[in-house]
Amino acid sequence: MAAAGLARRSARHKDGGRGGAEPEARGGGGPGGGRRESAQGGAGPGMKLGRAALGLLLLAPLGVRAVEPISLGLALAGVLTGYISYPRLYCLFAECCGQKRSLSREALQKDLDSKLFGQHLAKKVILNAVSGFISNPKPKKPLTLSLHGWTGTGKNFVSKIIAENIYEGGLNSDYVHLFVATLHFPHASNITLYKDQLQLWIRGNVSACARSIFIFDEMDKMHAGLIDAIKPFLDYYDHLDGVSYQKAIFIFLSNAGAERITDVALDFWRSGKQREEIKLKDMEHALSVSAFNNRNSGFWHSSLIDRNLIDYFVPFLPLEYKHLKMCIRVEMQSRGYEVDEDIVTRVAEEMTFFPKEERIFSDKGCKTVFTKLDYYYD
Ligand SMILES: Nc1ncnc2c1ncn2[C@@H]1O[C@H](COP(=O)(O)OP(=O)(O)OP(=O)(O)O)[C@@H](O)[C@H]1O
Repeated sequence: MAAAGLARRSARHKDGGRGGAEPEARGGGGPGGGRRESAQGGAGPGMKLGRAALGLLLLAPLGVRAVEPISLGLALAGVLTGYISYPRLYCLFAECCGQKRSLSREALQKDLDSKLFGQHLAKKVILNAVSGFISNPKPKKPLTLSLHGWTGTGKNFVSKIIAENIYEGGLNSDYVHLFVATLHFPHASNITLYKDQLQLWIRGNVSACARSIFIFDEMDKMHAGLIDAIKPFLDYYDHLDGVSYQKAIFIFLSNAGAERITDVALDFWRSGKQREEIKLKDMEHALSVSAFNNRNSGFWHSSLIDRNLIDYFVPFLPLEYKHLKMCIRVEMQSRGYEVDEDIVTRVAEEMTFFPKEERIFSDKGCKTVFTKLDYYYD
């Protein structure tokens, strides 16, 4: 995953397993970090091109990423044999900007169907939005998705699935950038600085790779107004200072609106309807309104919302007991164990549920089921 903030690899995704900030940046600091370079010509702050050899950039096809010595050797060998002029061949050896393999709607659908539980709305919206956007050669604006829902319901997980379906490196790709509000933008007093740095970071990385992905986690902890700094990049401009942002993807993750989503899910449950009957229209508008009006949403009075620059508000429903069991089974299998239904039930029953009387939804989603499983397998 590309880095943001103080560190090159600072914001390991929750599923990436690593965490913490390292005071290092490739070619300079990102938001919250030090050195800035001109975004023009592809050298943005902390940009992944920082270590790239200029010569190779001139020789290689568009969007070649930072190179290690071995890739450089291969590339030069390629030049000598005349093959390097074929981008596809080059991209066999190094991750390239744009998708390594073209995104397959079927593969994305398969991933969502097999891995993401209890989120029929999110699945549908994300599948159509992402595959439609990627297959459009001339999008008019970048794709912006705002994912909302209770903790542990799969928002980060889905970002990971999207990233993996576009870049082989997934969240570790040099073209995928994760910002975590409390890590990268901790101090309200630095908001002006953060705005500048955020703009530079995005401009620099999009100059280097138009198909860059930016994920903003903990939007509800983002200082009000900060996100508006990126408004021009999300708008319908062909170019801004010579850079086109139209192929980029922006994903915002937030717990804001979770109560509203839960209320709808609860109403359906109480009236004996299937949750799969919940329609996007039952909540999409309410979500955008609640994000706009909630001081702690990161989108409070945001021009991103009142200018309609968020393409989709995607609700993540609270997870039920049966979904927890599905998460536990998958985890057991991924650890190489036979699924033991007795343990599955015991772990699921250790979780806490709300509302108090009915105990329908897990208050931590599928989060923590994994650590609870450790208790049974040491
Ligand atoms: N709907 C789901 N289907 C399958 N697995 C899930 C689902 N929701 C969560 N998980 C599992 O739980 C882990 C934690 O979920 P995730 O980090 O995506 O939650 P989140 O919605 O981003 O939470 P938060 O709002 O606290 O950041 C995931 O990595 C995944 O393994």
